[in-house]
Amino acid sequence: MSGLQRIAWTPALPVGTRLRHLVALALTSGRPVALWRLPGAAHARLCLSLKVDAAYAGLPPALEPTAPAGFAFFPFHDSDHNPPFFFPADLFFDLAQPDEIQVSAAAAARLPELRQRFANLPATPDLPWHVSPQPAPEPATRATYEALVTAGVAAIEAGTVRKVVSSRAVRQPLPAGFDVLAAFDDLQTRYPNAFVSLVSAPGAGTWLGATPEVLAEIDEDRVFRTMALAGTQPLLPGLIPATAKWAQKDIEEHALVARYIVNCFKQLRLREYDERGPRTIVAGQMLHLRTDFAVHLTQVPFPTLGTDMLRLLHPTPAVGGVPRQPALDFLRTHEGYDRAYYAGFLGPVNLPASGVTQLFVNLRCLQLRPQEAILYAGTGLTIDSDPAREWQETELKLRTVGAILQ
Ligand SMILES: C=C(O[C@H]1C=CC=C(C(=O)O)[C@@H]1O)C(=O)O
Repeated sequence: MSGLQRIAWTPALPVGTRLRHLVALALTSGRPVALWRLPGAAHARLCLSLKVDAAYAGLPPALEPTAPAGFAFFPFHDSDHNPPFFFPADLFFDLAQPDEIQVSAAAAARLPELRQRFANLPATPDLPWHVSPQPAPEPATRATYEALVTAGVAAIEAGTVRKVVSSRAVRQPLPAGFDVLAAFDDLQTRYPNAFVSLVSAPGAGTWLGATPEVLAEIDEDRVFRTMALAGTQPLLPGLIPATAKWAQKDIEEHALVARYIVNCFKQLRLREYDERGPRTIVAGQMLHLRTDFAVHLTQVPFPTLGTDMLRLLHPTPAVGGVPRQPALDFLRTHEGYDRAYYAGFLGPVNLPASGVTQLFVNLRCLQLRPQEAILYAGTGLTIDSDPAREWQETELKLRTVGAILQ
């Protein structure tokens, strides 16, 4: 239940400064911040939570309209190092309606104090972004990454797995004067069709990204959606997406994800789903193959379908592999670094209205540290994978979020 109350709010500050000051209010008191812009939307939204402890979650969130409203931030593997979060929505600010805030009953009770703290902030407040307590990963050299791909292909040849998605991290110094909120704006401008996010939380650090991949979505019309997104080629000048040709490797890599989703529906004994695709889509400087799935929740007797599917889907073979457990075991043994929140999922649940949820796979993302950014990218391996090409594909994917560090 969103359960939020609208409050008129007109501080004598430009809209961007209102946002910056709300973020400062949370960060200077050690609280989490989630800021996001939905694909195709013109304005970003912000969710703040009053209680830091309330943000730790166990299972993936429930998506029913009666479930709590907030922002989910889940790691690839949940562990003590990378706790799953659900930030309850105590304060919600939609930049499309900058003259109001929406508050929970808990925040409404503390409104005079919050207003006072807001008014006392300096004109240019400090933004003490959270820093992950985990050590920064050691970046893989080209030789190490290609050896990982070779090991992945060997595991496929041996029949241990059919597909596995290997990945790597890269460390890059932050440019002088790097401003995190300006970088978020830059991502919004560059990638109007991506889900652009900035999450900062104690224990998780600060993450920025622009992902093309929906994990689980429920819209105002009670339609559940998910997608298979896999298969990549560079968007070369003159290439028309609709007539792009795809290699057998990409077709197989994609089909394994689509089949996995169909199997999740089958496990729930749901037959009434709509499947469209695969189609070629543009994401940054790349093309991907995408198949869309939809279920009209009003037409099927599955009131908890969104929650059940979310729990079955993550991690999909677009970031893990098939069969799921052997692929995850392979990654744990061979990948050689901690993915943390890369390839996890994130997004608003029952926000801004109950019944509306948009969760995305955390791809094309980076983690911010005081002096540097850690960027992440992966590639789906099949029996036909070539190590040099897979390295090139990670280079290409790193450019999406890397663009803001130039
Ligand atoms: C794992 C990533 O992308 C996934 C999503 C789309 C295409 C993919 C691929 O072709 O390998 C990956 O499955 C990433 O961006 O780090």
